[in-house]
Amino acid sequence: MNKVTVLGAGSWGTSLAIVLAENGHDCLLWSHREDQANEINNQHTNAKYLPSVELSKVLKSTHVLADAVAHADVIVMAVPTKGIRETCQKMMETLDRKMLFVHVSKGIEPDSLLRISEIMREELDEAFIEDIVVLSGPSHAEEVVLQHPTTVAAACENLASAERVQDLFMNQYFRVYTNQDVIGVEMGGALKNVIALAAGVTDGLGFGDNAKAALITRGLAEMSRLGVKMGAQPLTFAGLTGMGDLIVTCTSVHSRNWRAGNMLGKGMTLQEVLDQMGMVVEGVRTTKAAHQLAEKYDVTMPIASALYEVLFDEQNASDGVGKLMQRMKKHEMAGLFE
Ligand SMILES: NC(=O)C1=CN([C@@H]2O[C@H](COP(=O)(O)OP(=O)(O)OC[C@H]3O[C@@H](n4cnc5c(N)ncnc54)[C@H](O)[C@@H]3O)[C@@H](O)[C@H]2O)C=CC1
Ligand SMILES: O=C(CO)COP(=O)(O)O
Repeated sequence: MNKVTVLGAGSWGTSLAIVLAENGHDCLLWSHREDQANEINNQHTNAKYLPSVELSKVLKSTHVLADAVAHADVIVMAVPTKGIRETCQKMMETLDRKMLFVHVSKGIEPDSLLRISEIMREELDEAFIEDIVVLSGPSHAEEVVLQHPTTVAAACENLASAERVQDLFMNQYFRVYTNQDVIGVEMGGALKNVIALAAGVTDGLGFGDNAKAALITRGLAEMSRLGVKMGAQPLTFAGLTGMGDLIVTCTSVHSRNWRAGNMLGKGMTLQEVLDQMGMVVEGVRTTKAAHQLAEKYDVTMPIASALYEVLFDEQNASDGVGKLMQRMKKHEMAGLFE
């Protein structure tokens, strides 16, 4: 039995805390909102993030970060990318020993262009980091709480740490593979949200499955192109955290990124969409980061660029698709890894 704290009581943090608690670990879920921690402890619900789900009664929650940190040998970071830096800074006020950190967030910080593990290493004192492991893959919270079969990868350069996380989470419905390509796993998880937003847009515009298959396939090409330039292994993008997550996020009604894109395609403004969602849509900020990364690494990312213009430059979505279709002629495999 391990003592694990999950930071972030959104849909994913809550689902993973249940997996850990039901695996027999002493698991505590931290919410930055007292009312939410009380709801989880007393009503055994988290109605805003997992509506109609009755949470396991073994799940305990606190809103006191110092208590959450003091409880743990392992800390799972499940706050949205935007909150990672701030949460690490707050944690530094109470950390007093080495911990194994796991992060499950899927984004890239605009401007700094850092991956989540890099942000964490910037904010947390090295003396307190045993290791940082990324847990990622095709895994909608809504299905994990129903114990539907789900597969993910735990990635760390140090295989022993990845295996430790594999052992923590693995059970009969949650299968965890190990991987040592941290850059590939983090980039796949972040960039698939950009492509899923675009897939939602084409669905919202009323285009069909041909368009979606094109986005998934050509999306994977540009994700891999950037990832490899940044040091990732190309084959990682063919795995669970690349193609796997791309498929689930572009095709599932559970995906907030796909749903947000769908509303944009139907004509809503970005602000209207975000107001209506009420949950994190990571692909919006990551589109900005991808746009900046494409320039920095001199990599062609047509889908990310077209989406950037729709999100931030008032480009009409339909015209954006038209521009993508009218790009100059190409060989399919040309510049796959520039
Ligand atoms: N929901 C899912 O099925 C999956 C989500 N993820 C990733 O997990 C991360 C978290 O996503 P969700 O749980 O889905 O988000 P969510 O929108 O369901 O919940 C976010 C939670 O974080 C809290 N929060 C927001 N800002 C915060 C801050 N600055 N400090 C502390 N807490 C803060 C919110 O109050 C809320 O409890 C994202 O990066 C997402 O891409 C990964 C795999 C699956
Ligand atoms: O990452 C996810 C599934 O693997 C969740 O995707 P959304 O954030 O689009 O809901």
